[in-house]
Amino acid sequence: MNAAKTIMRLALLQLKGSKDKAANLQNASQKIREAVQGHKPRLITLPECFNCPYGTKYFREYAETIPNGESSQTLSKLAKEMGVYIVGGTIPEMGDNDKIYNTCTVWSPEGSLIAKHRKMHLFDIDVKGGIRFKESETLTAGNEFTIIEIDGHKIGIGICYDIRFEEMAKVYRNEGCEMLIYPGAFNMTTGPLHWELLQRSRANDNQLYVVTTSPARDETADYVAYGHSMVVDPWAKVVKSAKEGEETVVVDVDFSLVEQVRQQIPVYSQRRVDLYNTTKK
Ligand SMILES: O=C(O)CCC(=O)C(=O)O
Repeated sequence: MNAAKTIMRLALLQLKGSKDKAANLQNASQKIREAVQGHKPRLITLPECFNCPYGTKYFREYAETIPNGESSQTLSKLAKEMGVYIVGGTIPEMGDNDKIYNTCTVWSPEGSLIAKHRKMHLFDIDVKGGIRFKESETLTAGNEFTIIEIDGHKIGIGICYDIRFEEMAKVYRNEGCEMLIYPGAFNMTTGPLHWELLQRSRANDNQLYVVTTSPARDETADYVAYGHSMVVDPWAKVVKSAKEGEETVVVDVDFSLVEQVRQQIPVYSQRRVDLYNTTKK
């Protein structure tokens, strides 16, 4: 294993999507090239459903196999051409037995698929006077945790609604993760209420970086995304946040902060697991 490098530059691409898949891929490609040319990041992150509109009626139509589909091939080629890691947001994945998943692919600078995370918790909610959404109408949940390792740092992957589940983040913490990345598309009901709160909560609970990447807001879309892609540090401070429009957020993450926070406020080793073990019934 490489000696861990302390600083990692991230570029979060908050992209404006549309119903035109070719245009979405073209826009993502252009923004990836611009980010690399302008900022030389080690890792680029894309939004949830970056190649399609977010909505259960669209998932089947836009679904592709991984890694042979055109969205995967586009990201693979770009990662290789630009020599960068890409956490490729999500796309609807056509799996076996006609099952569709909401899936994040991760690409190495050599263009290889190094991980694939299928959203574990499907977004099924009904907020009176706010929003009703039922991903389970068309999607199947994934059953596997996904940890990648870049420059000696373990990073756990989740997708949007997954961020609400502290137990999942704790599993990643137990496995030694120093960062969690969630492509996500909160909305105008839950975004203002919970988007930043959840990121700061997961960062604070687990003393690690939390990174989210949302689509840009489009008031004309069926589902209006909140935007505000952000990076939160292990103190639970917001390091940088996008507004609602199309934007690239560049942050130099300093992994030495993870250990500093864990030493100064050692809650992990102070847990009274002799008294409570929340994984047991
Ligand atoms: O949890 C929320 O409020 C939003 C979740 C969501 O939009 C998603 O899982 O795609």
